[in-house]
Amino acid sequence: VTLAACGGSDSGSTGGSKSSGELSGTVTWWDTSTVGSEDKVFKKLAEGFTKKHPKVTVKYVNVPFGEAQNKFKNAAQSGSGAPDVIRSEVAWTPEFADLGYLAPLDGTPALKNQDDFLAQAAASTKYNGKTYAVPQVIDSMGLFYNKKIFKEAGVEAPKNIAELKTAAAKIKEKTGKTGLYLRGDDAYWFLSFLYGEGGDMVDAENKKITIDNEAGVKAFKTVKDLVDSKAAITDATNGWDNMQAAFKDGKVAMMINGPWALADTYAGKEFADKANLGIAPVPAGSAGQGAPQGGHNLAVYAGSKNLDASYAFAEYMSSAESQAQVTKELSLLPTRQSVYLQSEVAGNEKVGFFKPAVDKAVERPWIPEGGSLFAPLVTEYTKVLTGQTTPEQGAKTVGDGYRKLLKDWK
Ligand SMILES: C[C@H]1O[C@H](O[C@H]2[C@H](O)[C@@H](O)[C@@H](O[C@H]3[C@H](O)[C@@H](O)[C@@H](O[C@H]4[C@H](O)[C@@H](O)[C@@H](O)O[C@@H]4CO)O[C@@H]3CO)O[C@@H]2CO)[C@H](O)[C@H](O)[C@@H]1N[C@H]1C[C@@H](CO)[C@H](O)[C@@H](O)[C@@H]1O
Repeated sequence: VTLAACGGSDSGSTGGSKSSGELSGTVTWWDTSTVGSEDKVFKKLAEGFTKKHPKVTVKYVNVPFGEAQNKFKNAAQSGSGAPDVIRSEVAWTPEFADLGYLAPLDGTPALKNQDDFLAQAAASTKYNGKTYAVPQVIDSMGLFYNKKIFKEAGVEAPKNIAELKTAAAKIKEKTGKTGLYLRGDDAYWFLSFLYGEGGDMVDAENKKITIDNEAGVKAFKTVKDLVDSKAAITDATNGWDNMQAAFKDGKVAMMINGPWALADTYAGKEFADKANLGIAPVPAGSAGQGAPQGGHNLAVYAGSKNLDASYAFAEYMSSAESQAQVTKELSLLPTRQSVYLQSEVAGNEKVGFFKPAVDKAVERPWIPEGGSLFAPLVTEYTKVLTGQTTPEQGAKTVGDGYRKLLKDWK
């Protein structure tokens, strides 16, 4: 029996808010935002819900991004401990929906003004003709750079891999610092290079595995060369902390990252003067330029005992007003067209950079297995970067892993 059936049956039970129409009861929300930079903004926003609905208690729980997906699946499967609302990363959403763990939102207050959502942000909330979440933030990646180091070395933001290597060599020669920190323990950081060679993980439309085609092998060669040529440094583990530390301390001139890194980056001594941070499109490869699309949605657990308050909470947290507040405090990207038109958002320099990057970001397949493509990829990506396997062998191993995951795909 899928949970959705159970969820539907007891939605009118205790904790609901049938009688007076006034919402009541508790809404537990699992937030995955970064502790120490993003979480306090989202917690404050969530607690603001009770100002509008005094009889509702919001229980804010921060669950680390790396743990939340499985924690939610386990809780939903066992039928105990799942939150009413979860911050569901774009790739988790189709998977949770396919498992029946999410309440369809069609026809509920959660989807008020749904036409205002960016099409590419809404795409990851749709599954089998229904809508299972509301988009909260959308993101892509850019080349973050330290303007002071660039000036000292006399370099400009590189537009392609060749310019990236030239700039890195000049930075090394003139300042002794390394050009790029390339995160090596998270395959999301490989995608811009894969797209740059005209490759992709899969071709979902034609149910084909493409990671091990010529473009895929070329992308692995490109990233390996960046490290071997000393244009970039990398780590096999603890990549986020090492990348942020290296960039914030001015040990490297560049890193590839997204809007979610801004709050933490600005806390670094090199960027106490925010003007010292430059952001450019990720360098193009031999076949073109492209960065991945990421982001997070808000989804309602199918077994929630308080669906009405949960629908209202999801709508409130992704409302134009809430999104404008989050952009103001964290420079994260809204998912509503109308919010980009607000003067304060339109004047936000980092939004001004990332919105065009999002508009041309390479969309991923919103299939239940979409998120599972990263684990097999990161293993080989890290091994290629650290010389433990060749680009050819690495690509082939990932392709074989994908063919096991996506049975009838070629
Ligand atoms: C491996 C994972 O592969 C995929 O994830 C992709 C993801 O699909 C890509 O989109 C991309 O995500 C961007 C993201 O879009 C971007 O916004 C940002 O997120 C910020 C937040 O902004 C910031 O607020 C804060 O939250 O912090 C967030 C993170 O910084 O950066 C993300 C990229 O980091 O890249 C992900 C790959 O990392 C799978 O989906 C799984 O997640 C899988 N992990 C599972 C693995 C299981 C055991 O195998 C383990 O048991 C399970 O529990 C683990 O879940």
